Amino acid sequence: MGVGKTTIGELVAKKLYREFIDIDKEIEKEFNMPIPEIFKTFGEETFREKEKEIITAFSKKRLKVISVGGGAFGQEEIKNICMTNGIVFLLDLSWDCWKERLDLIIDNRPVLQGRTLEEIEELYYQRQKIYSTHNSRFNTDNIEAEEISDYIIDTLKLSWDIHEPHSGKILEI
Ligand SMILES: Nc1ncnc2c1ncn2[C@@H]1O[C@H](COP(=O)(O)OP(=O)(O)OP(=O)(O)O)[C@@H](O)[C@H]1O
Ligand SMILES: O=C(O)C1=C[C@@H](O)[C@@H](O)[C@H](O)C1
Ligand SMILES: [Mg+2]
Repeated sequence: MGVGKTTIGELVAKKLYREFIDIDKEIEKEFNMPIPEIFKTFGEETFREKEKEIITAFSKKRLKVISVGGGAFGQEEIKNICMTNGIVFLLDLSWDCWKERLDLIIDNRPVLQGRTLEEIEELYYQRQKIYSTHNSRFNTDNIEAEEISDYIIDTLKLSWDIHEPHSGKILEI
């Protein structure tokens, strides 16, 4: 959560001339309200159902860069859908770097609200398990978003050259 998926996903999409989809923004459009309000009005369970529904729908579309929400991989079905239909990049950030970012993100992340720093740290480590499924991982500690987006593109191009030279298939993300 708050690692930079939206920021970096948008950069990757722009550089690859692909459409960028932010699942949180799509959920907000459906409910016509910001995420903290969705949590307050309908509860987290309803948010998670909608999250699954929207990711399932978008996963069937090709040639897109999709940023999912920080808790999406908590649902096994979402994990499977993403791994089957896409190439999944995990953006990682150490606890020491992430805790420095909390002030910046807490207002829009209801999952963090009302918790002590110790509880947030516990959540951070619990979540490591749900993020262990992916195709490629980047540690983003002290690295600019631009640079991370370039790494991702380089990885995609490398994989494209190795697996499907000249097919363009790797861009089906
Ligand atoms: N590489 C980076 N270095 C420093 N700050 C960053 C970096 N990437 C993103 N940020 C900042 O961190 C905050 C969270 O970024 P962003 O919204 O992209 O995260 P996210 O992973 O999409 O979050 P969520 O899980 O809630 O969807 C933003 O204020 C953004 O500017
Ligand atoms: O990590 C989480 O559980 C969340 C992250 C955000 O992207 C949003 O999807 C929402 O605030 C929940
Ligand atoms: Mg985001």
